[in-house]
Amino acid sequence: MYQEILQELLLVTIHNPSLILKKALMGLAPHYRKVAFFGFFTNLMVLAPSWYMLEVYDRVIFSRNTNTLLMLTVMVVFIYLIMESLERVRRSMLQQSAAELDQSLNSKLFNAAFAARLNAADFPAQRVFTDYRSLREMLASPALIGMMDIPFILIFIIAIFLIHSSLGYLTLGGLVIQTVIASLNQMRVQPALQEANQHALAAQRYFGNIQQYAEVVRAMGMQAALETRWQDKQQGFLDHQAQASEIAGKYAAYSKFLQITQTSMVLGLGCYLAINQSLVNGAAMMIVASILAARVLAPFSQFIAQWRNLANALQAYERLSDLLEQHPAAQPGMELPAPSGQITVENLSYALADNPREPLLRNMQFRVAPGEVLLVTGPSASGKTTLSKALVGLLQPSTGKVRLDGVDVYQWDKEELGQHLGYLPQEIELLDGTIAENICRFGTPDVEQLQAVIELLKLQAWISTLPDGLETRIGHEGHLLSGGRRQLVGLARALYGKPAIVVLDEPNANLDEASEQRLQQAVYQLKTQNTTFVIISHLQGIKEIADTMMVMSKGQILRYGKPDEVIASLQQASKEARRKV
Ligand SMILES: Nc1ncnc2c1ncn2[C@@H]1O[C@H](COP(=O)(O)OP(=O)(O)OP(=O)(O)O)[C@@H](O)[C@H]1O
Repeated sequence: MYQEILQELLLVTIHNPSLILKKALMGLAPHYRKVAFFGFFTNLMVLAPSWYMLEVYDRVIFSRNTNTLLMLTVMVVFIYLIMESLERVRRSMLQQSAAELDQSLNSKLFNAAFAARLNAADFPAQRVFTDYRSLREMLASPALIGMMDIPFILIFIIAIFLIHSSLGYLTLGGLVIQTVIASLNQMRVQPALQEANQHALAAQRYFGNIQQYAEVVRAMGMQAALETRWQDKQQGFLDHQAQASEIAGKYAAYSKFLQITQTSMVLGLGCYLAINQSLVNGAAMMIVASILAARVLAPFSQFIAQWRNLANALQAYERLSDLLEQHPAAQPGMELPAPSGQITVENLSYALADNPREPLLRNMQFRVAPGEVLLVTGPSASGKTTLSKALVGLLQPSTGKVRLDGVDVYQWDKEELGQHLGYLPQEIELLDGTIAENICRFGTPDVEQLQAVIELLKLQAWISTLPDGLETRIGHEGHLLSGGRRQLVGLARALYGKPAIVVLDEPNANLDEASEQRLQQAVYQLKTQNTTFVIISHLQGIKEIADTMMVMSKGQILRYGKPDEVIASLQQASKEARRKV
């Protein structure tokens, strides 16, 4: 069983080196080989106390020679010093290998966690980093050194057999029982730990969700009710963890009992053999044998005691491995020319993976030419926001494609496409940082473009009233700003750098009349410079500058055409409906 763990963690056998995490771990193999190599010497040196005892017994006790005693003592202390230095080298090698792992995995994990979160809104991204910490700690832990030393117990067993074969068999018997205890421990603790981890994750996720809305929870007195729900989940975790600890504690006690008993049994048998004169150098050898027997079982006791950490590290390893396989780093593709702003939507349908029968978008087909403004309206839940996400390449269509200048937007490298695209989501989604950082998308600021967008949205007057101007921090999700200012900063971020295509989802939801006018003027000005806009809005002013208007209903296009004609057609349909009633 422990070999399986060693195989996974120490890469004794790597079955599929194409796996990203295994490959990264394989890169550490030279370090671990050195740690094992030094281990051979440190384990040999563990025999030093027994050697010292024998020599003292042999050469000093009867001769009463204090010079020899002094010499032997200096020698044994010297051996201990070398041993300690080698142990220190082994520990620093493990630290170094963990630092190398950071270098090769940090960016891959960040990107994979990001991609997984984009695929599933409830993906516990924080757990990725907790998992990595748990794996990293195990890879650099003294427990691992202890486990790597398990093969060296062979040296001690041979030494015991050399003292007397009966002592050797007794030690082997203890080893077999210790292995059985370790196996039973693993079999029984693992499932309880897995359950505990799942409950812990559910509780953590639940708390993460509610703490995002702390204000509304506090204002409307919902805290006690939510706490009860959280307690239920947390209790599941505590119960399973207690169960795992109880089982682990029981087996750790068995193992300790065996180790202590074994030491005395070997001493007792050694004494019996010495009395019967079948042990050379009787009294000293029986003590040496009992010390060595204790060394044989010690790594197993440590292994059982460390089992919970090891099991957690293994589970973390499996989760991280799956994550990295499902979201490998994108290969840098051919750099595409900047889009001119033409959007082509071909037969687009989108359904959630768990509900393919009820698509949120159905067979949508339309085209927006460079410099055109498309206004999208429709009743609530008609699919407008879903369409906006598909247009910026956040959703993989179930059928059909969204193309920008003929290129599939979903496949386009987002870091590259982002330079040509502006997007304002319904929730705005500002990040902790300064106003300038948010507008410049946390990249190197282009001062000219920054000034241009501030002028375009006429933000100078407001920014000059702030204590730190553009360097004012806006807090988590921009909570230090009013709703309207947050929306203006979001708009500035979308329009920064004059992108070829801009998708705005309800851009005026929080704006006052003056700000709405500024938005209209900005759209008009950029349109004349050939920026393509798709705007989800009910704003009258946008209708006036829109080239085309789309009305959506139940994920489909209900009307599409020039705004006047679409409005006239809707009015006509409404009149007819009223007449029928
Ligand atoms: N991730 C999701 N999981 C489940 N349902 C979803 C998801 N995203 C969207 N929907 C559903 O898809 C439908 C369309 O939602 P969407 O947000 O696109 O509508 P909308 O027209 O923008 O609505 P509103 O004007 O109210 O913002 C809704 O019924 C919504 O519940």
